[in-house]
Amino acid sequence: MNATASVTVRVPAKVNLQLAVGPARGDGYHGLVNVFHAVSLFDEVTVSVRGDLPPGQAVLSADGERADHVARVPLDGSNLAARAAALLARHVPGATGVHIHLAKAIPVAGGMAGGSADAAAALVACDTLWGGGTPRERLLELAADLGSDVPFPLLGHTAVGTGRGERLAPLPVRGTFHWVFALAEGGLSTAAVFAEYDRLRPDAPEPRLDPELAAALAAGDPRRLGAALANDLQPAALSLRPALGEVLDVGRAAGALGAVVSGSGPTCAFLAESAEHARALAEALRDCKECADAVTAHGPVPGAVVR
Ligand SMILES: C[C@@](CO)(OP(=O)(O)O)[C@H](O)COP(=O)(O)OP(=O)(O)OC[C@H]1O[C@@H](n2ccc(N)nc2=O)[C@H](O)[C@@H]1O
Ligand SMILES: Nc1ncnc2c1ncn2[C@@H]1O[C@H](COP(=O)(O)OP(=O)(O)O)[C@@H](O)[C@H]1O
Repeated sequence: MNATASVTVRVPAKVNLQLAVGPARGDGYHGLVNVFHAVSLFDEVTVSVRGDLPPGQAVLSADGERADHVARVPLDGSNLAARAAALLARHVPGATGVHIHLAKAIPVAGGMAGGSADAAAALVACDTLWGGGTPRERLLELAADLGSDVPFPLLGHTAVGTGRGERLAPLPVRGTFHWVFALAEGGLSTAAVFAEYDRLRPDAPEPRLDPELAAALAAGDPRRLGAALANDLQPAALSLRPALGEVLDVGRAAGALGAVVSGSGPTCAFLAESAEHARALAEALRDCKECADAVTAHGPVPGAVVR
């Protein structure tokens, strides 16, 4: 076992630059082309040994600046970070019981994969704490068993996910992009948004990667990228939460290069020309009554790292 008593892992949120959703599959999932982009909004997951608990069992605590979000984090075995510890413990001989502390900055149920990020971080943190030495490829497989979005925060940067989003291939990106994220009161259920998508789009075509989006990323061109941002789940998220339309309009009117709902929402993402432009956009969005807060970030950033 690792000589240190605790391990902290920092892990990024994601925004989806393209989310193309195919028809519902027989297994309850949808085939996707999901372009993930890791941004500089980070959760920190700290694990420490609890010798009084059986291997893989966890007790949890959470804190963060936004008390309303922290209050919605489950602190029982349903937490994705606890499920990650339990799953990994079945594969690592030196596993122990753990205390998992989540320092949350990623919005909860916000379409930025905060729970998935915490699960990825818990895999890395527990493996380090327990001295498991689990190969990265194996961690990616375990991550995919936990959820479609869990493998990506292990890699970070920018990647395209196929299958149900869990099969990843890195995408080349030049430079850094500047973002603003408009946070909403309350979350949206991912399953409910996919169900609304099925209702609105019973005839969905097979998803394809947009070559213009890939070219804009490779060129590091924010104007081209802004024009290419696309999310097939956006009409479904807007149908369930019509006020998001106003938030998108405020960002566009304030000069965003692109405006899109992040994943299943309700967070909205705005692409800026520069860090300064992002700060100005955030100011404009904070004046919109439908926007609970606006935060700036940049991407791409690396995936889960031990601090
Ligand atoms: C939509 C996306 C976009 O990145 O994320 P969020 O924006 O919610 O964070 C993901 O596809 C969410 O991934 P994740 O949150 O891991 O979903 P999972 O736990 O695997 O599945 C939750 C539920 O979402 C639906 N689901 C998820 C993935 C997929 N390819 N097809 C689906 O239909 C299913 O109803 C499933 O039961
Ligand atoms: N570690 C976690 N952090 C946040 N939410 C979690 C966590 N584990 C489980 N959840 C549950 O997962 C749901 C989705 O949360 P999250 O992953 O933040 O959002 P999204 O799927 O929209 O990206 C939450 O409503 C919460 O009930």
